[in-house]
Amino acid sequence: METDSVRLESSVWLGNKRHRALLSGWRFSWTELDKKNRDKTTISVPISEVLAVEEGQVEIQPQKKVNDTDRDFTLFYVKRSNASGGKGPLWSLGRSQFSCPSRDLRDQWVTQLRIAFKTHCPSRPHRLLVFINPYGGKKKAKQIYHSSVAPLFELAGISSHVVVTERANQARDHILKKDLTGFDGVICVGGDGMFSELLHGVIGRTQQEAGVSEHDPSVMLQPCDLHIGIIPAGSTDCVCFATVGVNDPVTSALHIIIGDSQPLDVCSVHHHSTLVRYSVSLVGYGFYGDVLAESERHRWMGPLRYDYSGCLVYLCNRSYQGIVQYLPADSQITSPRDNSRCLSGCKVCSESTERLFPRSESCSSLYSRQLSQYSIESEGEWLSVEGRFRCVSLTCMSSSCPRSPKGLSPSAHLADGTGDLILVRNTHPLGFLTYLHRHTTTQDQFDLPFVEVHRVKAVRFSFSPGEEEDNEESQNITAGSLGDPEMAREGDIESGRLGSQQYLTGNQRDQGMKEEGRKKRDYLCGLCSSKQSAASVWNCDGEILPYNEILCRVHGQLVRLFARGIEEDAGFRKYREGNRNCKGRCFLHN
Ligand SMILES: CCCCCCCCCCCCC/C=C/[C@@H](O)[C@H](COP(=O)(O)O)NC(=O)CCCCCCCCCCCCCCC
Ligand SMILES: Nc1ncnc2c1ncn2[C@@H]1O[C@H](COP(=O)(O)OP(=O)(O)O)[C@@H](O)[C@H]1O
Ligand SMILES: [Ca+2]
Repeated sequence: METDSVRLESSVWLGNKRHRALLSGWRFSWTELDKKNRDKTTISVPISEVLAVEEGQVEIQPQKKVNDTDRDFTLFYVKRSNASGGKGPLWSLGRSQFSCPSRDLRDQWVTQLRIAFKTHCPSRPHRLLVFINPYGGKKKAKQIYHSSVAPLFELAGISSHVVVTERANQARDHILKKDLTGFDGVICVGGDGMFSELLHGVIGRTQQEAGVSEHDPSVMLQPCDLHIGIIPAGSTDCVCFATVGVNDPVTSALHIIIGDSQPLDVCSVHHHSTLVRYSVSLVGYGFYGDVLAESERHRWMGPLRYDYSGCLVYLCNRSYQGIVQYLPADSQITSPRDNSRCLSGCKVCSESTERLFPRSESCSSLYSRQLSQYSIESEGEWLSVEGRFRCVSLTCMSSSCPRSPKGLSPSAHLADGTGDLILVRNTHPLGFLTYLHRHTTTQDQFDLPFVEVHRVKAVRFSFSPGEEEDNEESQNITAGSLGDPEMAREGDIESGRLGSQQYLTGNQRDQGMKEEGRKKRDYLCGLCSSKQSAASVWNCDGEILPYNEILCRVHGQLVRLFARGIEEDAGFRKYREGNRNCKGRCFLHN
């Protein structure tokens, strides 16, 4: 039972209206009173969502202004935006100015409120390491951070060390190598690619410190304590959208400030006995691999490059031969087609915590289990599917994003220790278009005869014997015809996807655009000509993998984000669904 240690009640004024303010049960509420002292409306804020209490009349936007009157105090808190009648996941900064009958009472309110949120919210971050990718998305990351996020951090008393990146993988290397003492979390201002850098840094560092080999697919990786925060400023912003419910910098900053914590499943991708990368959203072969490879040529378009490349690749009508093996998840309780949604406080995910990290197991036996001869083969029976596929996708979460608000697998869970494997077999172009289009409607994208979906713990992809050689070769042909021929080489794992030189200057861009126009026709023919012989490439959270034959394993709740999952009530859901034809952007803040 919670101790109700802090309690205070008094009458206060908000503007010219008299209220009764009450701090009790870790909530602060104020009730408007009418002339006969009867209660009118009440606003109640949980202490866990109070950001700061300041003396006087204080404003922080557009810039900080303090009018230090001695009977006033200003409360800053999380306010849920009321989108068309329903309360959705979009948050903003709430601010209320209270006038007390005396200075003494004002001081009591300020002291008691501060004590309340300090004692009740011990997991709030105090010091953060922030990485800004100035080139991500629409290239507005610096502006977003300085105008919308930094003032909130300052208000909440969070000190931040900011690094504006100058090259790809700088953030990852910083986390892997530099002293991180004193930091309560790492934050990226950018897209899924920047998040991926932080993910690799945090997981890699935790394993180094624990002496665990990341290369062995059967090893139990050490869960990471350092929290990751995402301020969305990228192109797809899938990880932010799927863990918060909206891609809005202020909402994300508020989740960081109040120290929300959302565990997340992570998939490790291996080639033979080598770790290739980690993924949280999409490991995709075929369509999504081709779209990514193609989109790299059009980076100058910004976020639109994916739609443009998606259309080009769709017109190529490709499919690819392969063998997909998978290890089904144990659970008979959940299924990718059970129509459930992983929302904030998800029961399936919290019950998984016990299964993934049994409390009865002592630390030493957990450690010896990590080092013992655990084998991925002994986890159950592998099933196999061979054929020609339009796409093969594995996702550890729904992968919802503004382009597809319900995502690749709408009923996937953020932290249940499983992933969803989606196999889309070769079909006629209209069938595949129907599949893609259903990502943007309420219709079930799995209810199509050429689509199957499985909840899995691991996946292996290979070619039929005799096909490997052709496909290793054709991988280069594919990458060559879709984008930079260098792209699919092994060394790229270390050098990263983007050298800064790959962001084009204005002149280069104009020249590029003219060239694009001239060559468009020939190019489309060239793009599609390797249709039957070529292999595709794997898209791993927006990175092209240098290998086609891979093994993926899901690690339950390996990292933690400053988020709480999607908060959605029925009103908001109705609003969202009513607007589903507006390409998903309509209910977003920005
Ligand atoms: C007809 C409408 C079709 C809409 C289909 C939407 C499916 C969207 C699923 C998105 C899954 C996203 C998984 C996340 C991936 C990101 O990690 C990753 C990196 O993001 P970053 O650049 O921000 O760092 N992003 C991606 O790899 C981008 C994948 C996006 C694929 C979108 C494809 C749009 C396709 C449009 C096809 C239209 C065909 C129309 C023909 C007439
Ligand atoms: N200063 C930089 N120069 C070039 N590339 C960078 C830089 N900082 C980060 N990157 C890389 O840019 C890629 C894309 O960044 P991201 O922020 O995800 O934007 P987007 O969503 O538009 O792809 C990431 O893979 C990241 O490694
Ligand atoms: Ca999952």
